[in-house]
Amino acid sequence: MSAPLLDSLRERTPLVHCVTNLVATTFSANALLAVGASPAMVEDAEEAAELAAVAGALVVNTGTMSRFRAEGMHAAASAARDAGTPWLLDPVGVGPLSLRTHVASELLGLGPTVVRGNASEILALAGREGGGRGVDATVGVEDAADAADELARTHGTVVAVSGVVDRLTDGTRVHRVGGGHPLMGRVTAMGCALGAVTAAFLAAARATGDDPLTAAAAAHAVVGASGAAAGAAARGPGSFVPAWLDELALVDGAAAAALVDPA
Ligand SMILES: Nc1ncnc2c1ncn2[C@@H]1O[C@H](COP(=O)(O)OP(=O)(O)O)[C@@H](O)[C@H]1O
Ligand SMILES: Cc1ncsc1CCOP(=O)(O)O
Ligand SMILES: [Mg+2]
Repeated sequence: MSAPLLDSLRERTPLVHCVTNLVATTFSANALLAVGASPAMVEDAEEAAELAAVAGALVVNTGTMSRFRAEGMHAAASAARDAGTPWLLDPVGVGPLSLRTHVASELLGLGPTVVRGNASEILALAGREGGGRGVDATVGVEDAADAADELARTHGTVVAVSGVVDRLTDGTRVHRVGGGHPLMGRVTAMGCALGAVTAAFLAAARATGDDPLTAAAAAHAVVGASGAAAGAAARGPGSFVPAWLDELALVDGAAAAALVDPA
């Protein structure tokens, strides 16, 4: 499914509304442009509600939380829900920090199409001990498998857990996605960019009729394939970033789809 979805995305250049964090803003916008989408970073509550209603998809990311941003997140997610705009929750840093943990739990109640995070964040969102340290995971993807399945079933959402091998579930089916490169853990906002790209695939899937699990797996495969190619070419974290953006613009959807294991 990855080839037609990526083609559809590139043909349609979907508008992806991001309420994201201060660290990830430019990198997520560049990742969206590279993959073929059109980013808009809008966080004021009034504007966020307007945009989420008409965007192709929305991503809400809790990475730099504030009460002001929380208002924009609620407004955007509520408007997306009411308008039928697919939206993705990236619960960055949830667990060790209280305001964002509370806000993410409220956002979860607004019915995200996809929840995407690292293993510690997914464990914490499910109310379990996740052991997160700041925004980084301290446990592996498979440690969060039960929590991910439970979240997916309870909230009727797709849960994507990233790590060395990503694991995605809709509560019934499980897809694992390989590829990637260790350098992806050595640059900031890589997971945030993955969330933004996944939202772009959700927008594309509205046109192709693909389900959210298929769309999310295709996005993870495209990010994994471009990460592997960029990692092979880079000297370190600094040269990895531009190489990854280049690969994201060049990646072939059909080749990337081979990374998806629909176990
Ligand atoms: N050691 C690794 N090997 C391969 N891919 C990785 C590795 N670490 C991270 N990735 C990839 O980087 C992206 C971001 O994942 P991750 O680092 O878990 O997110 P976050 O930044 O939210 O913690 C995902 O596509 C994931 O597959
Ligand atoms: C370092 C940092 N601090 C607050 S948000 C952020 C970026 C986190 O990005 P990612 O979750 O993609 O690693
Ligand atoms: Mg993250």
